[in-house]
Amino acid sequence: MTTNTTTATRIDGKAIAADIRARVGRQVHTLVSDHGVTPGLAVVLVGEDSASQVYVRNKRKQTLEAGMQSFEHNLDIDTPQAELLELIDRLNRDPAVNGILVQLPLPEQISDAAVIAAIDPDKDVDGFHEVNTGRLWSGGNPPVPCTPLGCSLLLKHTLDGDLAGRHAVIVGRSNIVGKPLANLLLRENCTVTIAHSKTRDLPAVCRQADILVAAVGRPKFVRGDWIKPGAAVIDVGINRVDDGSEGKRKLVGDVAFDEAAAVAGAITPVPGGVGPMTIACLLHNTVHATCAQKGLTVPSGEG
Ligand SMILES: Nc1nc(=O)c2c([nH]1)NC[C@@H]1CN(c3ccc(C(=O)N[C@@H](CCC(=O)O)C(=O)O)cc3)C=[N+]21
Repeated sequence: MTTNTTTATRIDGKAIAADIRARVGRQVHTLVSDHGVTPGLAVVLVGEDSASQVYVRNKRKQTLEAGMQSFEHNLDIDTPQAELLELIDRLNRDPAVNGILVQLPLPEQISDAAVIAAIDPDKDVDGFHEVNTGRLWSGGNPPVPCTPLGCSLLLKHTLDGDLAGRHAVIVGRSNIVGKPLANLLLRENCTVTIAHSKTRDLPAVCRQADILVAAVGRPKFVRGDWIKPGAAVIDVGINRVDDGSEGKRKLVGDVAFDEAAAVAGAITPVPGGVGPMTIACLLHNTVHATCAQKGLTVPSGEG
């Protein structure tokens, strides 16, 4: 007898992200040919965190593939805050730069909040500036943080746009994922619960979820028996762990994938789930920011 207990559909974030990037590429093509505008994205990395460098490399490659300009600034780990703020000021005033992303977390001598506050909200393609979070929670249409935007697009794709009335449980309350995602799912008329490390009987809360999102940063934290049969599971975790063979490292999510896939209706893998969507949404946000800055309508990008 073969034992294949997997029932869940694998949500192919890699393929969905590739479709989004192709559309962005067509939008950029229209902006260049009809308006002489090439969107530019500046990425600032402070220090040499090796995991961060993988994202920065992927971002650069995909930015260029979409036909945009990529401006990279690699600063020394000891860079004083004032120097970073000066760079941001220059990028804010540079007309070739339409989007600015400062990779987080920053080294301890630099305040994340001070840096985010210094970015021109119109160029804030991460959607982290208070003006943009305020607009999001007031029902406006600002740039939305890329990872939660990617999660909501994966869910709409998986559930055929039919999110209304479903109970979404988000485990994690960060400004980067949990809080903005709660807003996006509320807009889709989900009933939203934000759970976290102090939640009582977290497994029981998770078992109520039609949509379960894990964004806690702890490898395989969410177990199979926390999942309601048939639920859609989105795994935001990107944890590098020992794979048991000679110090090699592999990527695992915040969900124990094999256990969860035996119960869930659909689930994102790690890698190949949320990660590629984050970058695709960054490129999407950069096109939208560019058009807003130039007073242009966003091209449809239909093929
Ligand atoms: N200001 C800021 N904005 C961010 O959006 C931001 C940040 N700082 N700091 C770091 C985190 C992390 N992040 C990822 C993006 C893509 C992948 C990604 O493409 N992952 C691939 C695999 C990559 C690999 O193999 O290492 C995947 O999951 O399939 C991962 C992680 C964006 N972040």
